Amino acid sequence: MMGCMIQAWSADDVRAAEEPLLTAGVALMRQAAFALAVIVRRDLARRRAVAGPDGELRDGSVRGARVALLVGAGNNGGDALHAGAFLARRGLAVTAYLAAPRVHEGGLAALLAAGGRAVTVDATPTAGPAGDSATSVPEAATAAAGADVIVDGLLGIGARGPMRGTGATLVEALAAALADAPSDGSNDGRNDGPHAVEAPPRRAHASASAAATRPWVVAVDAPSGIGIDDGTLPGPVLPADRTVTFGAAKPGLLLPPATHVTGAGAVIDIGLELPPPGRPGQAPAVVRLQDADVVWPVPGPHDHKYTRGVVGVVAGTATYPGAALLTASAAVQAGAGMVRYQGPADVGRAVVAARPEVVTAGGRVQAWVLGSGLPATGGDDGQRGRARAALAAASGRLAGAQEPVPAVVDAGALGLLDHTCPAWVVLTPHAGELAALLVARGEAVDRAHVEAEPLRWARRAHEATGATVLLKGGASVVVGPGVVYAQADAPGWLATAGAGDVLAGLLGAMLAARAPEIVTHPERAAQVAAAAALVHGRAAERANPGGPITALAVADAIPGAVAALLAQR
Ligand SMILES: NC(=O)C1=CN([C@@H]2O[C@H](COP(=O)(O)OP(=O)(O)OC[C@H]3O[C@@H](n4cnc5c(N)ncnc54)[C@H](O)[C@@H]3O)[C@@H](O)[C@H]2O)[C@@H](O)CC1
Ligand SMILES: Nc1ncnc2c1ncn2[C@@H]1O[C@H](COP(=O)(O)OP(=O)(O)O)[C@@H](O)[C@H]1O
Ligand SMILES: [K+]
Repeated sequence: MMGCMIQAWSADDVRAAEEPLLTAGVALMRQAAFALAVIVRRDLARRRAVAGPDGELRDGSVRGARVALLVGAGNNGGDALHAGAFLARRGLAVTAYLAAPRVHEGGLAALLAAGGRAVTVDATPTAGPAGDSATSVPEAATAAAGADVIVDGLLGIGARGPMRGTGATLVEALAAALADAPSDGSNDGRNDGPHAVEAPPRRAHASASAAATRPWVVAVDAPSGIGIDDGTLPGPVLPADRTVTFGAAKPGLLLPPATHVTGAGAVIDIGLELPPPGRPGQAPAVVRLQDADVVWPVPGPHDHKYTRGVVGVVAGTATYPGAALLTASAAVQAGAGMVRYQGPADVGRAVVAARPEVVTAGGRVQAWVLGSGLPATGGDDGQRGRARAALAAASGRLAGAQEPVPAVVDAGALGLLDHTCPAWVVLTPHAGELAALLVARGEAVDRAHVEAEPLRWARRAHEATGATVLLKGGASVVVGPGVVYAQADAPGWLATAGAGDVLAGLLGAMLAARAPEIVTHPERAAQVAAAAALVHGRAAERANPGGPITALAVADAIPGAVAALLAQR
């Protein structure tokens, strides 16, 4: 099922898809630049909204608005220059800051012919290529910071390594200048992904204060300098309020940490065929699920609790009893047919007292949730032994008639993986736990390394264990056999103790509902894990929109979040 998921294709695949069109003489750059200009105008008009006679805000005039183009050596700069030419023709005051000794000739000629200006940026200003003046990096940064919109065309899919040269110093100077400028709040920092083409909310334009507010930053194809294929931030990057990307999303726009500097999105269709001709069967490099992609079995008249799925929970200890309640609650709220709790008797009693739906008797289980609230070392009230046995059963390593079933391996159970696992076992580490798991396998890596290169290390963990890996964070990365998902659905308020326990219980219920299918098609576990991250984020939003949330409130918001998803069908 394809739903409306966002598919990101590698720079190499995008180039391969462009090639036949360029050979056929299709004017891809003009198409891209025109769409870019339209979006810049629309965003600006929204930001300069005026109140009509009825008091309603209407798009404002963009005539005379100041546009600063940051132009690098390649076609990314060409896009910016051509877009600048369109904007100059519509009466905007466009200045291109040329950060390379040579820039796209056709684009520069078009801009100058349309009445735009070009200024060569250099640490030691000399006459530039075809520009009409030259300026220093600090002067260019100050001037660009005073514009209404900055169009970042320094680097696109041709970027190799950290941004270097004049572009890098210009971005550093600009980032510093912009950090001091007040924001007008029209970008709330939420990343809705590359398909979110909505304009910013209309904002009443008060010219006196407008000069003091930050310019709107639009990245061309990608914020210049991000790792296009891996989402890393290897050097200077100018965070964007919007990224207008061509042909298809790029992996770096979806993957953390770069996904956090892309702002709102817009994917412009320029007619690319993906997978590229000549590469049939090639899969997108990274996928982001949208609401409509969440597969959620809806019970019918023939269902009963065993067809809905029984979740076995081995979580919490006498020292950390809360994790048991959070995990079991999330599984109950996610519609598990039944939740069986295994653990110390007093913890079990506390769980049942708070959630009478939970049973503590042994019996059939269709997915396990193991390890939440289980310390990596120290007293465990027998929980490690229970988790180890459940993991062996889930993986199909126990002799006997037991069918293997999916399992979620969280927190303290991550240290129990002494065999390789089938991919229907899903690990749910945060960055620190992933680092510890890899260190135990001989890698020299710490939490900061994982946070800097989440895809690389999540992939390494998948390769080392065989399991599907859901690396949690402000954006979460899921790696399974041949698939990568990147979800950024949750408000920052979700970074609170116990939120991970809720995710584990929710994911356990989602796996239990489709257990035989997931064991038969283990590559689907990654999609279930990504969907769980999405539902977790939606539940967090519902728990208390715009304010602090508790983990238990997130669990309690799951039923409403699921109903809202199903209502969109
Ligand atoms: N192929 C096409 O016709 C189309 C390309 N498009 C645009 O073209 C872009 C790709 O253009 P290019 O292939 O020219 O590549 P870029 O414009 O991304 O950059 C290439 C230039 O940057 C330099 N460079 C590379 N890494 C650098 C670094 N780390 N620091 C400083 N300079 C660095 C290279 O030496 C080269 O001069 C896309 O991102 C997109 O914006 C769009 O116009 C759509 C159509
Ligand atoms: N900045 C953030 N923004 C949104 N979600 C976050 C952020 N930081 C963490 N999360 C999410 O919150 C949860 C935290 O889980 P975890 O680190 O295991 O905490 P705990 O063990 O206390 O439950 C994960 O689902 C993670 O993806
Ligand atoms: K760019």
